[in-house]
Amino acid sequence: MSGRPTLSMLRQALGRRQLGLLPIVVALGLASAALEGFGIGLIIPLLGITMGHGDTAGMAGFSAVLQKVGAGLGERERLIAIAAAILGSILLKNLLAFANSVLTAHIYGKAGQAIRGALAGRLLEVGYPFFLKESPGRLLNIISSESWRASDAIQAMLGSIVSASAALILLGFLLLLSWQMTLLVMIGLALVQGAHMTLSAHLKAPSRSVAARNSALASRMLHLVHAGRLIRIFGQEEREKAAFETASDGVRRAAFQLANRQGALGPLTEVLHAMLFLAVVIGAWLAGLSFPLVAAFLILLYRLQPHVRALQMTWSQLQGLSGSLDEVSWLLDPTGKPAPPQGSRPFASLSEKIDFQGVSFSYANEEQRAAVLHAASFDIRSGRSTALIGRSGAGKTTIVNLLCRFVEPDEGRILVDGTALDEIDPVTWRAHIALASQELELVDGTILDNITYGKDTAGAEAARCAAELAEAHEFIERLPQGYQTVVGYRGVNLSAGQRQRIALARALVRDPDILILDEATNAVDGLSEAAIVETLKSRAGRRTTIVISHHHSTISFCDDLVILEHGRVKKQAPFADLAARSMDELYRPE
Ligand SMILES: Nc1ncnc2c1ncn2[C@@H]1O[C@H](COP(=O)(O)OP(=O)(O)OP(=O)(O)O)[C@@H](O)[C@H]1O
Repeated sequence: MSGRPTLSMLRQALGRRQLGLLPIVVALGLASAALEGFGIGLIIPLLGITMGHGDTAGMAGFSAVLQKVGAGLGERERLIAIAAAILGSILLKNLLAFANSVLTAHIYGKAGQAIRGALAGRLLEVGYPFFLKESPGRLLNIISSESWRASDAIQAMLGSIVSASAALILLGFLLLLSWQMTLLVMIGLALVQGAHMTLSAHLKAPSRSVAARNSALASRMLHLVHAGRLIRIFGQEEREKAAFETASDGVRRAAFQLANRQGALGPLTEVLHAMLFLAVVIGAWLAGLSFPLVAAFLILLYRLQPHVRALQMTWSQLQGLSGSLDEVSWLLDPTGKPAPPQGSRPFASLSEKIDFQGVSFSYANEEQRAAVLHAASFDIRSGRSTALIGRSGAGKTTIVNLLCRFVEPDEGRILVDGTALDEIDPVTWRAHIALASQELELVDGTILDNITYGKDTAGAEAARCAAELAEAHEFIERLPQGYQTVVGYRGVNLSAGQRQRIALARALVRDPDILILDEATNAVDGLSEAAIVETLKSRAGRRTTIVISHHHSTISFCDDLVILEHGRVKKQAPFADLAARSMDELYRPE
């Protein structure tokens, strides 16, 4: 485990309220162990009566005190009273143990929930470039699997509090019975613990390996789920199966290695504890201690050993879970992760223009650092429609990413009515933008859910109006469930063109100041697209619109044209000046 971050992660997961419950867990653990020790101690007078060892020979201190319990009573009544006291203490001890298990289960559940909530919070909070860099398989694995193992670590730790309390109290009782024998026990336990810790240290590496291989397997699983059609059409089933088997076997091997090492620890500690137990028996015999005292001591020791073993096993379990804890801590830790966009100036509306001034940008992943935009300068004027065109890979979507503040410029500035975009509060800025893009999928829910996704207050009527503008209303009405049709994961139940029209309606329902259409209608049939363009044309002037498309017809209603070439602005001109040229002519290098 990577020490501090993991501990602080666990503290965070437990939260103040659950942390406040820990003293109760400790108190319950201590009380039930004290009751157990007391009950076992009463075996001394019980055996004393039944075996005729009534005197305190070979006893001192606490054992001698116990030997005299109920000394004023007749032998028969004393026996019954002691037996009843033993039973009472066992009953009460188990009641407390039950209360403790309910409490720890409650804390465990809450902590697990808190960890999952914190992970989801981190994913929602972190800057978007994080998702460009990190493997979705790794992230999925952390949320779906490693988070559970992290909660298991918390459960193990809670269990260890109970075991530690019990061990402490039982050791105290042993000490009261015979300090010499207890010293022997402590030395023995220290030796066992030393051996155990040395071996547990070897669990960390296989644990990390299990976590890494689980991430790789999760990536393969995601691929199988997402690429169903691709795999089938190219006949890659065998290859995918082999790749999956390899990843799955990797997990099996790593888990097997971890389980083997972990599995060896249990039997080994049991053997060491048995050796210790026998050493104590022989030691007691050599020291000539009284039989009832030795019997009580050994029963106490016998009861102590499982708690000590449990503590040791918790330690090794935590080492075995260290890979999972590391993964969860890594995701929760904000250090080294892209920060969300900053800025505090509220944005009310666009009155003049958005001005790109010498903006350069490159996607900062290790494999591909080449600049995508080179000192790009152009402006997008308020209330007008601007077409952003250029050949594939020219940097059009990157400009949208910069505008929406998914990424930030490396150099240059983006000014909004003269204010630097990075000073503007991203929440209020995005509230004025609506984006329809081929990369923004539908969510699993009804068509109505999807259209109103970006505007909670929009009702059925607003959704219908937006659908009409997006040429979607007609086909939605023809569906048996209409607006209540469930679109399925990523909208699989609909055609690509239908998905696009719903995505367009989702953008339009926000009635945004700034509407961005990034290849938003490229899958829509010509007639529908023409109707959409007509609508956009008729509403031009009401808002600022940015249109990215490779189709002349889609951009035909625009006022301005920005042509990009290999990340550079080749030309900015009124569209009317260049309207007669075909797309190929517009793209052609000058
Ligand atoms: N996440 C990313 N990481 C690294 N490079 C990227 C990433 N996204 C895009 N690029 C690169 O940035 C360049 C511009 O991509 P962008 O998506 O902006 O182009 P585009 O003009 O929108 O293309 P298209 O018309 O094909 O959609 C391309 O060379 C692309 O390879």
